[in-house]
Amino acid sequence: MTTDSPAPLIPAHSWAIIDSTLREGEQFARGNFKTGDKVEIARALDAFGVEFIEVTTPMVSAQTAQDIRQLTGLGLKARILTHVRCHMDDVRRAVDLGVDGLDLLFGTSSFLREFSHGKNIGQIIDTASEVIGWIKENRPDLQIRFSAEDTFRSEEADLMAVYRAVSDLGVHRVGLADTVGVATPRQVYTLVREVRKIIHAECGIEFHGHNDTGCAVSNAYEAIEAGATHIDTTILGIGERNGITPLGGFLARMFTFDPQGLIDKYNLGVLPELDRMIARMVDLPIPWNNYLTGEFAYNHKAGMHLKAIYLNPGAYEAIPPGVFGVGRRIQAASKVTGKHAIAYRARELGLHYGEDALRRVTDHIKALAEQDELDDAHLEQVLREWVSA
Ligand SMILES: CC(=O)SCCNC(=O)CCNC(=O)[C@H](O)C(C)(C)COP(=O)(O)OP(=O)(O)OC[C@H]1O[C@@H](n2cnc3c(N)ncnc32)[C@H](O)[C@@H]1OP(=O)(O)O
Ligand SMILES: O=C(O)CCC(=O)C(=O)O
Ligand SMILES: [Mg+2]
Repeated sequence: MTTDSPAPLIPAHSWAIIDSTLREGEQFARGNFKTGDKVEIARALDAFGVEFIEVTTPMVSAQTAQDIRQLTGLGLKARILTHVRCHMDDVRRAVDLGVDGLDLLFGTSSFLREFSHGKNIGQIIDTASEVIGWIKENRPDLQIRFSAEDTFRSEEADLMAVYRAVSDLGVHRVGLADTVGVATPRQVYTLVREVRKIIHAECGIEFHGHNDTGCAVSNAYEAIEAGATHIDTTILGIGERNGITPLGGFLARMFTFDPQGLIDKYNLGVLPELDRMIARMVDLPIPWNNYLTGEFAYNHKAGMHLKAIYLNPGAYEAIPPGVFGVGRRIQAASKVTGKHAIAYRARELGLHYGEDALRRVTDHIKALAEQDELDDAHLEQVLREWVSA
């Protein structure tokens, strides 16, 4: 791609976020949210502006059912969905909790058919017909999504039979789940395109991607490029094993296609608070290289970079940090620094050098940094001493 070829535009209004921190996130090793935490998370996600919040099934416990009732009573703008097995017991329990929709799931891979629930494809379709038929008749106000769990290890013919059947039954959305994080971006793109062809025109497509092989963000992006309408995320990506598509990573990816669309749709500046909130609740630091909010996500150090960054930060930043409420960090005191960076830092301190002196002080700083780490205070001291020397 040449520098001036435009990136493909994917308008932000063509997709929505289903944040699953309160469902998939509860399956994270340290995701054990109490009622107060759940309320705090739901309110924060709502303040950020996610379109949907997915919560755990009420089948977990009486306390969980009570918490769902509390969350749906908060009067949030985000719509609340509960994630339930495609089973009448679960659905009957879920419909009276004030939720806006049900995210039904049924595993379709041979692994899950054999080792999880023991049903064949015909039985899955029959059960789906019974469950979806019942919801349509008794609670036509509820959104219905049907997901084929472990989609990417399922037979394509089985998937098409299941998706066609649930589409004909009138679900609002079908879900494709990369349950073990094994799908490649190209597989995701191809399958979403195939599913699009056989479902009804208004049926949405949701993608849920695990990160076991590091593709959760790119797979979510490919899903959208192929026509998916909804992406599952969690704050910091928390979930089973090493988690799913992180909210921040997904936003970073999509921002590059339609910055203004994201700015209009979400309160992007709230993202650091969301990441800090979950880091606190799961008692882990935000990873140093986290998308957008990691400690060093906007650290600039090499002399060649710093020269350009001072002139235009866009030279080495795909996304302006201020939009997401974070700042950049210029690390001028290092062995990989250069004269432009040193001159700039000196000017900030009101110090000026001629060309020769600048070269010499730069080399001195580089030599010092070869010996030991230099922080900005030490750099300032050296620059001042050099002028008065
Ligand atoms: C990939 C994912 O993340 S899927 C979502 C995972 N979420 C959860 O598991 C939610 C939290 N889970 C729980 O609290 C419990 O597992 C419960 C309440 C759902 C079920 O608890 P238990 O009855 O004790 O069963 P257990 O968890 O040991 O086994 C799972 C059961 O679900 C059944 N099951 C699995 N998938 C489905 C499905 N799509 N539809 C219907 N039943 C299903 C299994 O057959 C098994 O029931 P069985 O013992 O009658 O064969
Ligand atoms: O319901 C879904 O689509 C996803 C369920 C899930 O968490 C998974 O398959 O990893
Ligand atoms: Mg999952």
